[in-house]
Amino acid sequence: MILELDCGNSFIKWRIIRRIDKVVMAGGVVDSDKALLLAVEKEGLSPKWCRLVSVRTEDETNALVTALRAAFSLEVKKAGPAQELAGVRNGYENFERLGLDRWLALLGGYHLVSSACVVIDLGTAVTSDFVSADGEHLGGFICPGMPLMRNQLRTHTRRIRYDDVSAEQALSSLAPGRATVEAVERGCTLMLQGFVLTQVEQAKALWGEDFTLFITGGDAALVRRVVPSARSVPDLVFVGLAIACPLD
Ligand SMILES: Nc1ncnc2c1ncn2[C@@H]1O[C@H](COP(=O)(O)OP(=O)(O)O)[C@@H](O)[C@H]1O
Ligand SMILES: CC(C)(COP(=O)(O)O)[C@@H](O)C(=O)NCCC(=O)O
Ligand SMILES: [K+]
Repeated sequence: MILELDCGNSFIKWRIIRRIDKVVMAGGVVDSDKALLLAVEKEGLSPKWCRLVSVRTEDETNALVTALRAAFSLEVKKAGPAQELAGVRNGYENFERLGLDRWLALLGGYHLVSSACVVIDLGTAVTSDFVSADGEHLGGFICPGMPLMRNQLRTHTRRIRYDDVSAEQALSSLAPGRATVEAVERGCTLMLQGFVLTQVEQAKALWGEDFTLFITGGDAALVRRVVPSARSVPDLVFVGLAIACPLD
């Protein structure tokens, strides 16, 4: 069994796959190291290997690795930066600076289509990356995701206050809001949708209709309806993780 982890700024996405045929045996989303250890332990699958990607600090990531080794005595591989891998060339001037989750997601996207693609990952931040048909990563964009936009409004204004349950209910439609929670949740959702449409425009300017748009990340569902032709691949980072951290 292999434990796979995608440690984002807000959540750790985890899953356990069977080594021999890569079948997913268990998985989930947790908000702390402790919750991860509990969730994995509960499955009773005793993974022998772990591969992970983290955009957290070195210290935070090392603490997690130490805890995992102590709890399950497994071998851990961490994804690292690369200038070139699996036919893709990192487009950053300083390739080590490109977020590793972005790198893996775009490796995953290019691996799936072997042609031009745009990879949009909607998490704490929203990121977009462009890869040409011959594997050249052209760069990308970073902007605040739903949790950051929402929290900035809550933190820096005096009268925007609401709870998470009403936030979920507010998204039943995108009509002009008649309450603060609706106005904010729908407004921020429309910002995300607008951003995604600008990415489609840039891709069309580059490649006409010859590209695939991938969407992934915890908030991908918020933009799906404005890009019905997009491929929604929730585990795209894990596709790239298998490429960056092969176990054989
Ligand atoms: N099962 C889930 N657990 C946690 N967050 C979720 C879940 N499904 C959707 N989300 C949304 O996903 C967002 C976080 O996305 P994620 O890709 O996990 O971020 P990050 O990689 O930055 O930690 C949150 O805004 C949250 O509302
Ligand atoms: C842009 C990110 C914060 C996205 O993180 P996430 O929303 O997935 O938690 C992360 O990829 C990161 O820290 N990148 C380093 C900066 C860069 O890619 O240029
Ligand atoms: K992201």
